Amino acid sequence: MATDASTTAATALAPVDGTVGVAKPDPILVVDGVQRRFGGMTAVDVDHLEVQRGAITALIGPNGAGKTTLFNLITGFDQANHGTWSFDGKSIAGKSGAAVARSGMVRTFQLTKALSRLTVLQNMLLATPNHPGERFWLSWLPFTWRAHERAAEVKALEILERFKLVEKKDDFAGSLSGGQRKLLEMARALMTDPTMIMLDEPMAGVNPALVQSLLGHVQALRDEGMTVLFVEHDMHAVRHISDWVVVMAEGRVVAEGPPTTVMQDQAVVDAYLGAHHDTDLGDDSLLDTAMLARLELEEEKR
Ligand SMILES: Nc1ncnc2c1ncn2[C@@H]1O[C@H](COP(=O)(O)OP(=O)(O)OP(=O)(O)O)[C@@H](O)[C@H]1O
Repeated sequence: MATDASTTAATALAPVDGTVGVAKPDPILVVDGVQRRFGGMTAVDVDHLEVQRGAITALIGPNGAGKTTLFNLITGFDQANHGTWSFDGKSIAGKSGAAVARSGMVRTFQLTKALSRLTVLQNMLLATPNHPGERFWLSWLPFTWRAHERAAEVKALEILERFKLVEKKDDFAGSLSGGQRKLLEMARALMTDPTMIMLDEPMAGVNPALVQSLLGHVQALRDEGMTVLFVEHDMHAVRHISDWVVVMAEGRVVAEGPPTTVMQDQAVVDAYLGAHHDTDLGDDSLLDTAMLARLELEEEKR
């Protein structure tokens, strides 16, 4: 059954037409004229994109479409050649990853080798913002940071409880299953109390049995008022939880709209067919007769 928040997000977006770059009723993220080139290749070239506050927006597209590069730019982990972007009404263009996170937009990171050798709880505590020990004058007051550490640990355990990882708190993060790692990545991000969370392929490497629970967690974030933007290749997941879908191909946004309509959009089908024929765009969108005939024709030509 649809929750109040999913209904609210869907209702807010219902009157918005699916034109590329269309204005949203309450955008939290606005991207303008962003370009990123690597040598002679333009990896990202987005004219205008708005992300609706309080909604789940999926960013999809074939391999090499520029999704991760756009994520990196927005979250301060790469530098654009051109363009501006603002979060919650304030420009964050050119800001560092740490500054972007402090402004309320956090992204998940895949567990690196180094993080895998830490326990689940240590991973959570590393994500704690504004540790007083980092501030010179407070670092002289051990009781200040001890109180801070205790509060951080209480918070970490609460979040781990929510993600059903609390029993694993002393296990090495590297020993977790694919799905549990994804949960830990999400849990870490929540340590900073974000307004907007950016998830990089939250379903990648996740056992099908855990997918449903992961999707539920993503929806719960939205239902608590957070804005979610996620990059994902699993089209069933995209269809299932997104309020809005943005499609990139060759660095540009080629389509956007509600999941049910956007995945049948010709530009979307073309973008995927151009890159990988075997992509399942979720359920039946590729299964109509015309599309099957087209696939067969392309197959014959190869
Ligand atoms: N640091 C880099 N140096 C050179 N080229 C890069 C760099 N990062 C990305 N690219 C190129 O930019 C293009 C966009 O890559 P990007 O990783 O953003 O695509 P993507 O849509 O996230 O793909 P995938 O779904 O496979 O992760 C690709 O052609 C990629 O090879």
